[in-house]
Amino acid sequence: MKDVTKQFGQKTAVRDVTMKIAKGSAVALLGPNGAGKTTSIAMMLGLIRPTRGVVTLFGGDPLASEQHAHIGVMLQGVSVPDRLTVVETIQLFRGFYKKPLAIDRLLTAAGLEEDARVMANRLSGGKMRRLQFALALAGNPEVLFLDEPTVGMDVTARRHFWDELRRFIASGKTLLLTTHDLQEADLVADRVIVMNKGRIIADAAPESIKMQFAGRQISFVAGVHLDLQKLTKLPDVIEIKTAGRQVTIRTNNSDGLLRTLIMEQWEISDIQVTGGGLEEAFMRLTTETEGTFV
Ligand SMILES: Nc1ncnc2c1ncn2[C@@H]1O[C@H](COP(=O)(O)OP(=O)(O)OP(=O)(O)O)[C@@H](O)[C@H]1O
Repeated sequence: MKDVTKQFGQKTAVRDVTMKIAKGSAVALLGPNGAGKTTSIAMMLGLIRPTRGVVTLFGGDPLASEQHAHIGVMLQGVSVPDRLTVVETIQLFRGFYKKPLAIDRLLTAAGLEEDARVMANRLSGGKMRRLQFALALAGNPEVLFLDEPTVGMDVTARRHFWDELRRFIASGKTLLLTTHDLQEADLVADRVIVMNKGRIIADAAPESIKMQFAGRQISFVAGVHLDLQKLTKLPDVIEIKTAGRQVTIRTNNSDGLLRTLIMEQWEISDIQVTGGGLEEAFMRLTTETEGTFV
């Protein structure tokens, strides 16, 4: 996408967005509701046209049908054809492609082996999502576009789904997904793009986003005489949270702060140092920061 803006009447859904997704990368497109993620994907697929700017897919027009043989797509709110079983639906989609994946492989990828003969439109929400994943994989695509794929899936189905996705990425293929499951996004993505109000506000490896925005946490149990006011004044302390005697400090210099706490013989025990997660970084980025990190 190059300098892409999309307006729906007065509403600007995507504002001056530029991003290039390289072959073999696994990108998580994150952002709060209404950030412009689905609109961006729809433009990448040629389903809607940008108001301004240029979108290309495999270097060409996203609408060109030859591009579609190499992509798999899972969108939100899409239904499947009526009066077909799960296996018939998958067969139908396999028929659209020159070199489809084997039916058994697709049933396994979706974890729907036992539901093969069930009518597709009777599936539960989570299983319907799994069927749509099988349909996205049917043509053995080079690129997968998945818009909130795990909505409705239970814990086991999610785990199976992320395992399948990791296998897909490990084979050198390209993934672009949107999700609100930040823990999992962190595990599969090698690049995270965060959108807010139609703009890209961060674009980096998950590690560097976490480092920059989540920082680190030192937590410990405070002794009865520990002076919290004095603790707030120590260098490198960004924020302190307490729950009873349990204290958690957010810091960008955990080594330095830990050294200070020990050298100055602060009354603390059960010390733990942890890295902040993507969720914390995401919250900070989308609610607190005005600037961008690209
Ligand atoms: N067809 C449309 N007509 C008018 N406004 C639209 C249309 N499609 C999207 N919008 C608006 O554009 C903005 C971006 O929507 P979009 O669906 O891209 O967000 P999103 O990041 O995918 O959100 P979510 O996480 O809720 O799926 C929202 O304010 C939405 O209401």
